[in-house]
Amino acid sequence: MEKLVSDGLSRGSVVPETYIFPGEQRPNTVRTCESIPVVDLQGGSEDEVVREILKAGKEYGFFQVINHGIPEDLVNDMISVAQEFFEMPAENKACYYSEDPRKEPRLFTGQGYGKELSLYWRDCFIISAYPVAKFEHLFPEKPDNLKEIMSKFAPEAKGLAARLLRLISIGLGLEEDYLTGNRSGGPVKMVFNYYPRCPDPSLTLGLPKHCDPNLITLLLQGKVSGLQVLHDDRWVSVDPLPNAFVVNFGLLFEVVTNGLLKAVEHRAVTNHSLARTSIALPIRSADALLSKDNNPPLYGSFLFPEFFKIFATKKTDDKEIMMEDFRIKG
Ligand SMILES: O=C(O)CCC(=O)C(=O)O
Ligand SMILES: [Fe+2]
Repeated sequence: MEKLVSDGLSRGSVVPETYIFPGEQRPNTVRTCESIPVVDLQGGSEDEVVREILKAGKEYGFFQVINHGIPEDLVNDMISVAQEFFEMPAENKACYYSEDPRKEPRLFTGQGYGKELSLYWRDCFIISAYPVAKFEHLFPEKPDNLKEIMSKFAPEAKGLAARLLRLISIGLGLEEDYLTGNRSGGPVKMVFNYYPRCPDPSLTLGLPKHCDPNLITLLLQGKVSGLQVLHDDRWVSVDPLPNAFVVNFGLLFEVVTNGLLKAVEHRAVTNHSLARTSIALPIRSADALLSKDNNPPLYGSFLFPEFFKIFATKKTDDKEIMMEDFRIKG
């Protein structure tokens, strides 16, 4: 358990060698004069909201969604209790710690990819959360109210994901339930990320540059900034907004839309004075998906489990290399 960043390293005053990223990957300049688009779900007619989502998706691959209807107290409680989970004494978390990716729920840390294998300044807890009735027996008993808050939060978040997928389907000219139902209706996991305070954020990364393999990801990032999105070859910081979810398109969505809505690279930087907790909800697909435009197909057809198996073995942050096995070579 001393392996967890939250259980020791963050209390030290130097960054251990294994966590130092090579120079070219370290966080450097960030564009602060710009931010990713904000979509107000109550800010106009359905057509207007659909247009804004599609525009944000095409330009940035990311947007923040506000006025989504999930109560602010519930969202704040979810982040706070997730942070409390990581900040519990080691003995309360030990039963979840595992280095076996098949174990669930699972608490783990470090882990690197890329040739250099620098370790991430992040602890992570992954748990299936929805449908609640199927998984609640796995929800941690401690902190005391975690079970209750997760049980309320997971269906709300799943509902928001379904609402967004419906709007996106409309925007793409598909039937409105094209992306919901069987195509995204499987169980939903919650990924709790914890980035403890770091003695020198200029040397470390909580998460290095990556694309998500999902259809879409919903992310709560609490009040501490740290998420950065690659836009026009520069990193843009995603400023936390009260009661907002960050939404981004994953690699699977890029395939489904034949490259129209792109999976954009992002990363998480660390913070010198504050720990940061984020919660990701990867919305995946249980079904085969086919793109429906008139352009020549860029990708072959495949089932999600097949895609994810290959994705998980690719030790790279390079999107082109990651997708090469799925691309139709012309
Ligand atoms: O913590 C964050 O802001 C980013 C998390 C993320 O990118 C992920 O979980 O895939
Ligand atoms: Fe991500």
